[in-house]
Amino acid sequence: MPEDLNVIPPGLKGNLVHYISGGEEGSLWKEYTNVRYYTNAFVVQGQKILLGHKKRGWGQEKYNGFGGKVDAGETSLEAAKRELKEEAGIDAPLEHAGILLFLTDGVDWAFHIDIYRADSYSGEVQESEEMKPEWFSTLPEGTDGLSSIPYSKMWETDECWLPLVIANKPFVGRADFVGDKDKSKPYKWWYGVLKDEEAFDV
Ligand SMILES: CNc1ncnc2c1ncn2[C@@H]1O[C@H](COP(=O)(O)OP(=O)(O)OP(=O)(O)O)[C@@H](O)[C@H]1O
Repeated sequence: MPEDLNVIPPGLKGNLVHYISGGEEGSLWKEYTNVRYYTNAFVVQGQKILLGHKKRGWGQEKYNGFGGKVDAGETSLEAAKRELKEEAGIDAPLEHAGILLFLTDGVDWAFHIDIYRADSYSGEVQESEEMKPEWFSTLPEGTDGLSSIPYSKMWETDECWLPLVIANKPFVGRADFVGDKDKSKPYKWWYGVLKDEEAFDV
């Protein structure tokens, strides 16, 4: 059956090549009125990826990229570079890799998360108050003594889009969660690969 490329969820736009979706049949996307902007940055070097183990706050105990809120007066790219420096101690030539829209119970806004990646960095990777950085292998079986990406300790559905970041394929996606805070679970998700970076337009 041909894919229906008009099914892009509310809040996203793009020049789709294909998509994957899942969740409870018949469930609806959450309504939202406000959007808050966040960043999330990944350094990928050969077959290694740098993740951080979050020590406090939202997503505590999960592994993730480095990022946080975009402050007033800064661009999303500036915020991404600032957060990478604050949380992992490094500078990197970050490039926009995708957009994740994330909705959850208990807040009345949508998280718009600009995802960034870089193939190189400068400085020394350092633990911060917020994150403990750790290298993982991008291969399922691990490499050079490194474990594979710990998807079971990350936000559910990250495994739908992190491989796209690693493969340098531009994407947009949305995941709607239900339940309280760190116990929340995704009930509906959708991730689409785009033809080109120009297509980002939310
Ligand atoms: C499916 N859901 C999700 N999947 C993957 N990543 C997610 C996410 N939902 C939030 N994130 C990331 O979690 C960080 C929170 O940032 P958070 O620590 O609250 O921000 P910030 O550092 O500005 O906070 P404080 O300085 O402590 O106030 C930020 O990188 C954001 O992109």
